[in-house]
Amino acid sequence: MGCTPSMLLDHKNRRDSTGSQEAALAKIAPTPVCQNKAVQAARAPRASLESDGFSIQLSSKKDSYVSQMGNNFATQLHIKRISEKLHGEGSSSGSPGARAGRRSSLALTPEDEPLVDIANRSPPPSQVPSALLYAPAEPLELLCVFPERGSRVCAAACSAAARSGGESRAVRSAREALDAFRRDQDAKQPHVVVIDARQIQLMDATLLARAIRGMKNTQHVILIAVVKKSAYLKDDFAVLPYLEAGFNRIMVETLGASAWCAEMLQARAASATARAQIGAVAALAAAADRCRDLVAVTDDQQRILLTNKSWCRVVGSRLEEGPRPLTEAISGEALRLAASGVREWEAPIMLRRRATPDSVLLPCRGSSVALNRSTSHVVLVCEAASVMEGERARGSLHSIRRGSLDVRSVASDGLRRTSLAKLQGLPLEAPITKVISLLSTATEGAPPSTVACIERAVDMLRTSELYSPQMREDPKMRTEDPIATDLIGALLSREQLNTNLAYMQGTTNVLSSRRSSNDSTVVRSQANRTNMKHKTTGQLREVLDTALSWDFEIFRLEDLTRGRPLTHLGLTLMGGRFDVCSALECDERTLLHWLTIIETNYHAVNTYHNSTHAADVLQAVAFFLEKDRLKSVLEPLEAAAALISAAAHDIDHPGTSSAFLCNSRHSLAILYNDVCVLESHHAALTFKLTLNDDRVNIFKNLDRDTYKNVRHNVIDMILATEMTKHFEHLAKFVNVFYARSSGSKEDGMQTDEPLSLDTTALTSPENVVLIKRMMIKCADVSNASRPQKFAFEWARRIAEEYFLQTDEEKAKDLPVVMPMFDRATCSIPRSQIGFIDYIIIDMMEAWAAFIDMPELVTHARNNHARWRELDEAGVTTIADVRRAQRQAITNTNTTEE
Ligand SMILES: Nc1ncnc2c1ncn2[C@@H]1O[C@@H]2COP(=O)(O)O[C@H]2[C@H]1O
Repeated sequence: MGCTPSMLLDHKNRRDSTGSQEAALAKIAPTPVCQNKAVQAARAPRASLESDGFSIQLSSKKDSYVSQMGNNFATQLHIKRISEKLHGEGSSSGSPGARAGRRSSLALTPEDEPLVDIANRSPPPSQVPSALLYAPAEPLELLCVFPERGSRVCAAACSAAARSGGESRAVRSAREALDAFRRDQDAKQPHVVVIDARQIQLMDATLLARAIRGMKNTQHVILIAVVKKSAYLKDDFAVLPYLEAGFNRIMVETLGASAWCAEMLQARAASATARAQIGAVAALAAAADRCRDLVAVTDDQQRILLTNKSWCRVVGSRLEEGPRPLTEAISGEALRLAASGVREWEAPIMLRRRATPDSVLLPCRGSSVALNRSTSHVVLVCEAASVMEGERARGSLHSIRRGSLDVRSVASDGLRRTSLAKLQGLPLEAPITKVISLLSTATEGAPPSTVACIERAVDMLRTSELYSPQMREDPKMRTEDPIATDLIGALLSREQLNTNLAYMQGTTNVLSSRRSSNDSTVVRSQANRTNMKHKTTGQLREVLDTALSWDFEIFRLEDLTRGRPLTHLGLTLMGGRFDVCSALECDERTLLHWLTIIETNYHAVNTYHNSTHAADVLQAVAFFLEKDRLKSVLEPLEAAAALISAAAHDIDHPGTSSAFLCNSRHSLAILYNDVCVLESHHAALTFKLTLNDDRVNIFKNLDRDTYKNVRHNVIDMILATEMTKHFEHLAKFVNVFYARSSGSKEDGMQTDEPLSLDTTALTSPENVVLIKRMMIKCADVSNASRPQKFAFEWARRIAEEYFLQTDEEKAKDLPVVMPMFDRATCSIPRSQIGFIDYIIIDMMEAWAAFIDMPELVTHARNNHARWRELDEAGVTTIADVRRAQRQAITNTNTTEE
């Protein structure tokens, strides 16, 4: 709750604690005509009555076992006075004059009042809504704190609690007593605490009472101090220290069962009443807090006790500020009326803002609240809608902006309000709701720059597309380059799918896309499939021996295996180095069959998305898995799942993008509802092929749970290669594993500050998921971070595949997903510069630091520089790039000779 109801409850105590309570007493008591007439009018008649009653009680029961104390300041005041009267001494002064003064205060009668027409102005006693004060009968929960082992007084109190239908617990130390009030304790919170105050050397009871009162939500707890009879009967026995420490009652030590029973019943009733009252105040404070209008409650001295969130937002104050003069916050006619005691009034109010020199003029309604004839509180309500209008007129976006928007929408839409209310009644709260509410709370009383920053962040959090990238305005990046924009847009955005203006009937089978016409290639791959055996020639062995180096000769492997690199590399890495067969409890033959069927289902006709790409990604994942960081985090089964995912992650890729499949109404797009079409297909087909035939089923020996776990891992990693989620995965990874050093820009926007690696979160399972996703993502696009000759060949291959898609889109009159990727006009260097700038660098920097592999970034930067050189040299086409590369190699060779 944002309001501070505790201040409403004890403001009278606080008032006097500004000086000492005694001093306040001395100030009020001897004054025949009280400065505050309202207080005096309320207090005087009751004072004499109650004090008389109390004195009778004291004199008649002083020798008896119990002395009772009220819980409010007025009663405390009277106890003090009586106590002083009886003891003949005051803490402020023990002089006869002072005593006389006190007596005259006690003797005040209504006749002493100045003749002011208070009745006409003061409100009649307010109706306290009794329903709010309803206190359900609860069994008593008693806590006894007696340091002495086997205390008989303690036993008497506990048995009295049991007799009155309650439960009791006995503890021996203050620490145990305080533990009983901690929220995480299973046991119920005590309603009544009986504290042994007889032996200060064993335990300081007043200290403990203060500590209990210092804890949250203990206002309703009844604290009873047990004192020695001998001490209590002494003339100098002082009640006040107990009151000040927070005790409600004093009990003289006794073993008498009926005395304790009576005490328990009274304590239970007092506790129930206190709980009901505090609950009611808390509920009303919560209501004020949720109110859009600006609400403030003052005491009878025109000091603000409580303000709601809307008030704080406009004024720039904090909720928990303690009582403060109303004159500091407002001016104008309302100030005069608030002090006048007039029951209901309406007047303009000038609200002073803290952060800015300006004030806000608002219509305000005031009303006085009283429990008897005199005002106890004044409630001020200012219209929030007027703040909004004022802000609009001034054209400023101050901190009220959020509140005023809410006002507008809620006010204009009653229906929405009802449904919101219904929603709020549901036991649902998403983490994002909590985050937004925490941030909103943090704005209270914060400096304007922080408020602006937080509001901006909250606005962003309110959008549903938290991880959707927005092109950054970065002068270092070539945002003006249409080729880069085209490529990145196609990779990251789903919007393109909506440009389905024209369509042609899609193909029914992925495998029957344009490349299937390339019969010769298909025949070749099928021939290879039937003859597949893991035989390695000398050259092949040589290449495979370097399977764990970053400049692994992937294209040489492609040549040597005649387009079957995946099976060979898979056997070497999965069957050999990583011993996937042990992790999966399968034999090597099954793994061979599995690799074969997976490789067969890649399209050899694709220039980029073929089994060489799969082998390349597999090799990158294997390389990453060798890094210490990953070795320490991933289990063998997780490593196996990562290798399986890498090998299969693009299976049956048609050589066209998901956007193309959606635009062409392909059966896969229909099947997967245009969402993650290709990745869903890759994952699903992997399992379909694997489970279809026992001879290839590498999972067949896994128990149900392990299989489920591996399957979950594989699916998650394959789906993570979906590029529309690129920034989501990257941002989550960076958020978890990197901490930004302090001193970020004031507006909270992105800075060039270095991020520092924070590996404290390494072991949590949900964070390990982020690592695995990042690993396969980086492997998937690692071609741009490979040594130049590989990176350039991959760039040529992907460009060729894009060109073919554009050709097909044009031929079939489909929307062209990447119009810039037209073989006649496209600049390969520029596309690569954009790809490295937008996709590669940030991700590789984060990953390289995480696994300690700086060469990932070095290669990416070198490649970027070389592409730039080529761009500046006017190189654009694939043929030009090839020529320039050949020339570069020749030049290097010549120089070496
Ligand atoms: N060197 C590159 N240049 C441009 N785009 C690339 C490059 N490497 C990978 N990509 C794209 O990044 C995507 C990653 O997921 P896919 O393998 O499905 O498809 C890939 C390509 O579309």
